[in-house]
Amino acid sequence: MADYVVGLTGGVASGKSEVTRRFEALGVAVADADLAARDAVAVGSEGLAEVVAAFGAGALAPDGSLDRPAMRRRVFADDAARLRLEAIVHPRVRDLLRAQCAAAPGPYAIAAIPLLAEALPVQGTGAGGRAAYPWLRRVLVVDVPVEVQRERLLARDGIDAALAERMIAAQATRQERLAIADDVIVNDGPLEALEAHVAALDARYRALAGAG
Ligand SMILES: Nc1ncnc2c1ncn2[C@@H]1O[C@H](COP(=O)(O)OP(=O)(O)OP(=O)(O)O)[C@@H](O)[C@H]1O
Repeated sequence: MADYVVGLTGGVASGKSEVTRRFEALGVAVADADLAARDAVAVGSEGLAEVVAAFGAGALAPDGSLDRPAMRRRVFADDAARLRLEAIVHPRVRDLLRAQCAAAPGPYAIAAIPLLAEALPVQGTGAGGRAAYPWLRRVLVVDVPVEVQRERLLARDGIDAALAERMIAAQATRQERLAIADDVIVNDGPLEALEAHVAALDARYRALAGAG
């Protein structure tokens, strides 16, 4: 049971997947917020029932699953609707991540949370961002200069420069992310450099988890 959990975050195309793959190769369990966000509103879930209660049956595709394109259009230009949807999904994502990490074998686990620096205020507490995850013992940020992010995004996704720019601008800034970091992987070098960096962090996390 891993109750020592490291939160991992980083901007779009910063290299989070490359980093988590290398932790997994060392036997570390990684819980993924993007996958948890799907599970949170899976067919038959309480989360999906709440979305339907809030947004009506128009939130569903003909097969009964969440109609993601329709919901995206719905919340795109409507902040109140977006906040309503996030207030349903985000707490469930946090609970799922916590449960998956707690159930993971090994001395520690990683929760990969792309929007950790952007997370919503927690209703009624005034807490948001990193504070929405008080059970994270450390935060690891994958950090790259914006130019590198842009290049990798264009190369990987074949999108145009304007869209890449909008995706980067929609996220927290590099400084906002670094402000919540306990540990940083600067991923502007070759991929081979990642392995040693991840191995060193893994040794540190095992030691910290072992020390309680
Ligand atoms: N150090 C590196 N050198 C060269 N290419 C890299 C490096 N790190 C990551 N990449 C490449 O950049 C792209 C983005 O990396 P990756 O998919 O790991 O980012 P991510 O942060 O998980 O992305 P997203 O935010 O979209 O989930 C991938 O094609 C990956 O192989």
